[in-house]
Amino acid sequence: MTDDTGDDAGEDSGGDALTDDATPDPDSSDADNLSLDRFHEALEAEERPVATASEVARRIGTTQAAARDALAALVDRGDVDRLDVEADPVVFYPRDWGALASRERVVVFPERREIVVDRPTQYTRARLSQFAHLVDTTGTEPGTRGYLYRIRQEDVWAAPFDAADALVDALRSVLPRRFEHLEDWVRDQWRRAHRFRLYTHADGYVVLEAASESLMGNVADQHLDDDHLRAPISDTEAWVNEDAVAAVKRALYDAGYPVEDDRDLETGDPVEIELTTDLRDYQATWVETFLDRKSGVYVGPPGSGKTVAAIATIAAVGGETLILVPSRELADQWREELLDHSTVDPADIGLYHGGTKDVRPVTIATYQIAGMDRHRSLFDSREWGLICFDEAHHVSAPVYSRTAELQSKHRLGLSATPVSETGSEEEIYPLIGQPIGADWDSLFEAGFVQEPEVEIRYVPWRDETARNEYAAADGREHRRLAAENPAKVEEIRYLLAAHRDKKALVFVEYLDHGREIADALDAPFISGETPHRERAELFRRFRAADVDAEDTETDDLDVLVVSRVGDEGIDLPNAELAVVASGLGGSRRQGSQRAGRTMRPTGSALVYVLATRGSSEEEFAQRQMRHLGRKGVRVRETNVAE
Ligand SMILES: Nc1ncnc2c1ncn2[C@@H]1O[C@H](COP(=O)(O)OP(=O)(O)OP(=O)(O)O)[C@@H](O)[C@H]1O
Repeated sequence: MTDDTGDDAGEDSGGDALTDDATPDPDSSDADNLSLDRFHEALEAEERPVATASEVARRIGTTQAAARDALAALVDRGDVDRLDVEADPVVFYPRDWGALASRERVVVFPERREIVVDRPTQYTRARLSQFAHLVDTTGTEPGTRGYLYRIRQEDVWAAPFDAADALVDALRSVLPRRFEHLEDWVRDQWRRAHRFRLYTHADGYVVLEAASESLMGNVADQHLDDDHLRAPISDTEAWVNEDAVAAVKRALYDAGYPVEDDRDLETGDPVEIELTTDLRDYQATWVETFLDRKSGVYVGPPGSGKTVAAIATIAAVGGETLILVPSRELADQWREELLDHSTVDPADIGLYHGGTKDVRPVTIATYQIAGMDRHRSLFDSREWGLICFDEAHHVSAPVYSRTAELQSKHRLGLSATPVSETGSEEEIYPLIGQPIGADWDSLFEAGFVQEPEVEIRYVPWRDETARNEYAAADGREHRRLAAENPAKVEEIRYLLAAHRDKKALVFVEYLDHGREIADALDAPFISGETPHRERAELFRRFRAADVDAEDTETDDLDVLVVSRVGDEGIDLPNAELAVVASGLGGSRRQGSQRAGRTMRPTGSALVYVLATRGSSEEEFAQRQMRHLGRKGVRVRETNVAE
């Protein structure tokens, strides 16, 4: 059953009979036809919590007398109450209002392949995330929100089902009724993702198999050339050039035929590693799905447990592993996490970056060094069984091309924000693997990720001079002047004073501005220019500070001012307060990363975003925060008094 929703109503808009089987079965009594659920649907169609017998009769397509008898039966069963109102006819309402109020409603727009769900249950959200992606949410409090899901072809291609029927059954299990047209489209897309397969021939070479002769003829020959295929084996099989596997996958993916990859992948020399931390359900699902597909990208908000799930995956694949990370700090973090969450022998972990060049059974390297030709040996020096790309949205072009040659390995990506301005998800998925994720709301509700509260604070210009200087400036200067609005320093001081009990990170866009704020707050400023050793020491002192303890060590730090270097992946687990003083002009992804830095399972996560009122920062701030809002993050807005 669906109801009207504005100008473009889903099928079966309000006013018509409730469902295809509205005309009751003449053989059975009307009471059987009127279940409590259908009474709820009648109320929803009426868009009221109560209804008269005649209104219910119209909705279920029966006579008023029959409806009255059926309602009387529900009253006898104790599910429904009646209200004798003198002036009005008797009205009926569900005894359990809560059931009506919290009832999930699903509205389907088959032409747009969109599904709007009001107050979805955890089951519905988990199901939908298997074959659709969350586009937007409305409302503020969890559990009272509207969710807009859309089914793209990529979502169907990545759906973890072994047969189209299983996928369609999952679809039907969450929709109010069948939508033939939508089901046909889903079946067609599912078939497209199972028309080509790569497998390893008994003699060890790679074979591309098409589901039919015409597919091999029309599609493969049209999109593949001699560099890709060595020779035909039959009307539906061809011998693939081992070095062109990635190119074959890329070409067919772009042609709308994602390839199933059933090749025997190398697992490298065995490495004995056991996980010592119990996985959460969603993490266990991530790992199971990965092992089934042999590649994939764990997508989840910062702090949701991707790294621990990756360590579980390393242990499960059980082979030598190369881990690629965006920065040296993260390489050190990874080493700590590996030692914290598994039985790996410290001697088996090698770090490979500017500082040290150790290749061991588990090697952690930076993208930067992995992309350098002179370090090419890093990839070839071992029969890696698993390549892990942390912050996969970060993979640089040189590393991509290198990755293309590593198709014979299990490939795992980790990303909090695969949606990137550069659209690199087109690269991430064919080269590393399909997204494996849980929607952020279910993670928030499960309590594994503390939902950050984000507040945009519109800061006025300090004085007319500052305002006029901005007005007279040109484009680029605009951004810098708005970012460095002197009134922001006072605002930061105020916010830090209001949260003395929280350790705080202050993000800035410009180095000079960072130094100015750091001086004003008497706090260290960390930027790309800060030597690694000094950076690691400052982070250590920041982590060590326990603002609640009386006798904090003199050198503990509870405020750090950081430039972009603080954005990506440096794990500051106990930053409970973030003030984004500037840098709103960054990409949408940075917004999520910055807010995400405080999305730690520990402590309340508060993010203040300062935007100079009447400047381009206002619009940037609102756009970035709308993006976070769509991820289910609560966003407030406040005007700071002049
Ligand atoms: N299954 C688990 N049991 C207990 N603690 C866990 C589990 N999974 C993750 N954690 C803890 O939650 C915190 C975040 O986990 P993790 O670093 O894996 O998240 P993440 O998604 O990789 O974060 P980021 O995106 O910042 O790298 C860590 O302190 C980790 O120890």
